[in-house]
Order: sequence, then structure tokens, then C-alpha cells
Amino acid sequence: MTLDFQAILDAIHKDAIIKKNKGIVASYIPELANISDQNFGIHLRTSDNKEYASGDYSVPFSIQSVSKVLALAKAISISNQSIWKRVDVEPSGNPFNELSLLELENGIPRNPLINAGAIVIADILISNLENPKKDFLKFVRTLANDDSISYNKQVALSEKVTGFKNYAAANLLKSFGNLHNDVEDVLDFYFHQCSIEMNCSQLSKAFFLFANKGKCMLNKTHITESQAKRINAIMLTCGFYDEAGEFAFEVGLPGKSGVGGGIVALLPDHFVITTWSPGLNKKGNSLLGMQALERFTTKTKLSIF
Ligand SMILES: NC(=O)CC[C@H](N)C(=O)O
Repeated sequence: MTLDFQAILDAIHKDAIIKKNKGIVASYIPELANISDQNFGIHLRTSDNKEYASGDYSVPFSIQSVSKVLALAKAISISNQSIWKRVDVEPSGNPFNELSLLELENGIPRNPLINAGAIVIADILISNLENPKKDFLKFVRTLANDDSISYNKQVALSEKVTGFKNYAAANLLKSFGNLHNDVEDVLDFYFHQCSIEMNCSQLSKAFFLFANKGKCMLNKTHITESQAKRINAIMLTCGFYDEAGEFAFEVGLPGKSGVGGGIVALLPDHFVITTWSPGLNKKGNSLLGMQALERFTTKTKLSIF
């Protein structure tokens, strides 16, 4: 039986927009609080390059922590071995900005997808890229084959002036000798990386390499097949912070969320799917996005399990 993906996405969209409880839009980064919780987009890109979409899939939003996977891919492509001396690959079971484990574990973050880990990855990129912000943006644009993708400087600034916990994390890392560059420089890069704006369709394209053994849509190899496998494993175990177990249980795909309300998930060799709904649940993951993806994998029976 062939699946009617368009009908499935339309049904998911129709159900989502009438839901009364849409979660709460993030406001700890003041600039994000202005986004309406009424937005809902879903976009699917299959390995044979077919696209299906419904709702606000072409409206750009702040990708926030979704960017951590792209930064990790860039870092891995530059210096694979040295990364794992500075960042672990264990789920934290804690919120994305939790600091207590970092102190307890001598400044080695649990994984590259919590804030502390992503800040170490940002440090590695700064040490290795000639023009860090310019080069990273170029990498993202290349993956998505789209030069219109950009940083939102207002969002980056908004996070900078309220990012006390990230400053705390960076200072803690520095005190343990696990940050080689200046705290300000690393956080400036990190806040910009998180401020990148993309829509669901662009994200499905940018994440295609993780479903395609390291090759992007244009068939260029950016990371090896083995590196793609490892990044997918980290997404599965760590992509949703203290809700990674719940996401695996409900959805059954490697994926990554961001506090801008985006979620990207994928089934290797099959598809990438992106949802956007800005209202978050208590764990900081998109409430309707998680529900939508649960419905998608339940209806299609397409999951890794
Ligand atoms: N979970 C997220 O999306 C968090 C990213 C955000 N920029 C922060 O550091 O707090």
C-alpha cells in the first residue's frame, strides 16, 4: 500500500490548529515572545526528493537549539577525535540549561546538544574557522542549498542581554579549562548560531545529509556515513533534553527541538520531517510538534523501531 503523505500531513495540520492547548511560547529570550502561538507548519522531504507540506511551512522562525546539530556536524567534519575528549555522549536527563552536572563532572558537558556542550562546540568552531560566523552560515546555506538563510541579529542580541545562564555555563567551562577562546567571543558565536532563521522546508533540506549517509541534497559529502550514524544516535538519545526518552517512546526517530518551536526528525534512507509550532511544553519542546510527529509515525508506521 502506498502512503498518501499529503493527506496525512493535511489531517495532522487540521487537527493541530483546532487544539486549544498549544503550549506556551518561550519568553526568556524576549524577542521570541512576539511570535504567535497560532502558527503551525509541517514539511516532509523523502529520500527520493519528493516534498509534502501543510500549514505555515514556508514561514521562517528562530531555529535555536536545532542549530546545535548543524554546528556539531561542522565541528565533526573538522576535528572528529578531539571533540570527544571535551564533550561526552550521554543523555543528561536534565533541562537544556542545567549546570549542576557540569560542575560535578569537572567541566565536561554530558553531550553536545545541551547548552554547555553546544558552547564547547562553538569554541571548537571558533578555533578552527577563519571567519566563524560567516563560514558557519555558509555551511548552513550550502546544506540547504539556499543563500537567503541568515542570522537574526535582534534575536541574537536579545539572548545576549538575558543569557545569564549561558554566561554562567561558559564561565564554568572556562574555569575547568574547557573553553579555549574568550567567553564573549564564544557566546557571540553561540547566540548568532541559535538566532538563524529558517522555515520548515529549509530545515528539511539542511538535515537531509543525516538521512543520506552524510551527503547533502546536492550529493556532496560533508561528513562520513559513520559520522552521520553517530550524530543520529546523539539526536535520538539527547535531542530533547529531559524528554529524549519520551520522544523516542512516542515518535521513535532521531530528532532535535529548539525553543523557537521547531522540531526536525528523520528516518535514515527514508525522509526528513520538520514541524513548527511555537508553543512549548514544560520541558521546552514544541507541544503540538511532538504530537504531530507521534501521529505521523503511528499512521505511517515509519520509525526506527
Ligand atoms: N533549547 C533551546 O533551543 C535553547 C537555545 C537557546 N539559545 C539557549 O541557549 O537557551
